Amino acid sequence: MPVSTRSKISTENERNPTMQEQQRLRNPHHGLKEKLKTLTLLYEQQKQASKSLRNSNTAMRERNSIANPNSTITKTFVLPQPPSSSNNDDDAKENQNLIVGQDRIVGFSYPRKVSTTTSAAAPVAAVARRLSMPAPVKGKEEELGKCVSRILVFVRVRPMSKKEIQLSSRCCVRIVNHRDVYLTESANEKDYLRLNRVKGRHFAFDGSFSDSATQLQVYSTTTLELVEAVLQGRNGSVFCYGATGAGKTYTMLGTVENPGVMVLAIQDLFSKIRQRSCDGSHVVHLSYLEVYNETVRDLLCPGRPLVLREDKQGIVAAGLTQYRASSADEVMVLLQQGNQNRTTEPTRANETSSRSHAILQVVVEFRVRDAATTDIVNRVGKLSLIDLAGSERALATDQRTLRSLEGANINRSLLALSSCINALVEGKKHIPYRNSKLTQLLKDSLGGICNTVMIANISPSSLSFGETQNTVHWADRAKEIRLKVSETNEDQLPIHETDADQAKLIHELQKENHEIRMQLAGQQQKLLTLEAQSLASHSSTPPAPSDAKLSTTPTSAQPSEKRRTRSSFLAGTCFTPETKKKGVELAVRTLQRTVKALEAEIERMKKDHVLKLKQKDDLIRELSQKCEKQALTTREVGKREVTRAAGLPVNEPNNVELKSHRLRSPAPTAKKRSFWDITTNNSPSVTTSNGRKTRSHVLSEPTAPPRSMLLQPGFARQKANS
Ligand SMILES: Nc1ncnc2c1ncn2[C@@H]1O[C@H](COP(=O)(O)OP(=O)(O)OP(=O)(O)O)[C@@H](O)[C@H]1O
Repeated sequence: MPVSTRSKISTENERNPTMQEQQRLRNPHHGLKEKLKTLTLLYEQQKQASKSLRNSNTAMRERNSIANPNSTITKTFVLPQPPSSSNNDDDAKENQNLIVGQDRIVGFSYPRKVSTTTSAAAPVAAVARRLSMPAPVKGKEEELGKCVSRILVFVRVRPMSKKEIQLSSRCCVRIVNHRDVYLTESANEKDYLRLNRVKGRHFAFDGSFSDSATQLQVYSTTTLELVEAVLQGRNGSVFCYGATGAGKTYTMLGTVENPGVMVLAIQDLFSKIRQRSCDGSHVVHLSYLEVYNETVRDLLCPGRPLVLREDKQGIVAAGLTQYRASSADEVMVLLQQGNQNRTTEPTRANETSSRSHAILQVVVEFRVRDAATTDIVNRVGKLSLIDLAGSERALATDQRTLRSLEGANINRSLLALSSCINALVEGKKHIPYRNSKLTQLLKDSLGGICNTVMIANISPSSLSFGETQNTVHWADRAKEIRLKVSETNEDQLPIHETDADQAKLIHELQKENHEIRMQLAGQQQKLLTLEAQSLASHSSTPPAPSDAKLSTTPTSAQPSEKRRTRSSFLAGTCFTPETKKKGVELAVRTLQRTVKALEAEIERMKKDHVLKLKQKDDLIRELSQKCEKQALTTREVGKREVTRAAGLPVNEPNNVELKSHRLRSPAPTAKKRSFWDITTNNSPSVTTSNGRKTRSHVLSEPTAPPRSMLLQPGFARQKANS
């Protein structure tokens, strides 16, 4: 408890007067020292007491705020401690209280109490949970049957740059509650007129990120749900807007150590696809373009400027290469390649300033079974990730250089963007999309059926206050843009349940995916088919199955006109260097296989031919031998007959031989008689020497068999049997 130091000292003196006297003589400051010591002790005690009191008060207030969440709606805000990297020079204003009206700061007061706002250290995940996809906005449109949503707008403050710190600039941005943004225009100390007229402004967004927010936090709060929606067949776009050097490219692309939204979205997309489809039914196509000085250029395949055209799918860049990507790594390579082709130049505000607007578009195409109709439907989701070039102030001293021309074009397109935002907010019928290439390309994201997220990047430095204020103003305006709720893009494919139909579908899908390869191989295959057919007709054999297959392939490769949807349109123009190479390899392999099959066929036919010729030769040889034998026998019989007629003795064994020969010979029928059969004349019967009656057989000379008969298939067998 507080004790009077004066009384303490006097009691001491009374108790020991001589000692006190002695001490005073020795050291005249002794009393003062003692007094100081006691005072310090007292001060420490008081400090401890007030600290414990403050703690208990805070705990009580927190309990109250949980019980009554509306208690946070207070008109007096105390700004939280500035971020570690922010400038500490403005300590005097650090505890300024902003008296807030409905949405804007209307004045200032100085604090007497300790802050009651939510701790700035609350996890960003809580914000992410709070921010779901835009709920449909009730209003006129809903009455008309149209469901509308709005653009989600986030603000991200980058840390102070070294240059800004060196120039001793102050921090003019405060983020509160991961949602509110306070801008304080700090007057120059020497500007005495404005010193007392320091203005402050308050804005509330769907989410705000301080300079300490990580890339992952930004991604998970802004884009994660869009990726999910794309995998359900919806369109989504994210674009970064802000002044030059405000951190747009850092947010979108990031660095190797801290990858940005584009990289994280691609990685997430592929990991989600992997989880969903084991059969690889998802097809991902990728395109990357830039708008530089009002010309559209392909970043993945640089060449001539592209022309924008409007068709059923919206605005498309004619001739833009659509690469098919099968993994996140493949996309990273393409992204890197595209960024190398992107126009960047050092400017006053940024060492690596992007001088163009870059749009990375990822199209995911897949087939799913509709839960309601059980039909298989084709769905397409499109994600556009846009890194805009930064607006910049043109100084009067600026020369008409390329940089200033670029700057003017950037500003013009951003101005066109703001006019579109204005027209959309005001609900005008005509939206001036055609004023610039950028707005034409953003038409889908701003006024179409799309889930759109805008990230406004700002610098905390008071040196960039004007740009920051401008960015935040447009971001605030963009919040009011109403969009149609993104529906799933799907084509109905009435496919039935049978396995055969499913197999047909798989086959059709494969055909669609390999259309370009088939086109490459088609011409050569046609030639080979013709060759094979001519060979087959020469050899007069029925066409081999391989030939039949060849002849049907080019027709089956023709895309079905009936099923030509957006998907097939994409498949027709998509290829990656990898797939292109694979396609050529496949075509070569197919050709080699075909040539091999043809060679084997020719070889087989040759062998057949040789075998047949050999068989014919054998047959002829055999026949001629038989004929000779027959002729010999006939001559013998003739001789014997003559001998018998002359009354000379006949050699019996010969008769026996003849008899046996006759018995062995098959009874020739009229029809089946062949040229080698013994010709039976209707000659009168002759009585043999043993008294038996027999017909006299006159064996005619054997004639050569006709060639056509020799070629008869059963000829050799019949002959052998006989
Ligand atoms: N959140 C951040 N954390 C750390 N560094 C950042 C952050 N944001 C931006 N930077 C740094 O600030 C500098 C400028 O950023 P960046 O190039 O992304 O600006 P920009 O808005 O894209 O500019 P421009 O429009 O001229 O291309 C870079 O060096 C970048 O690394």
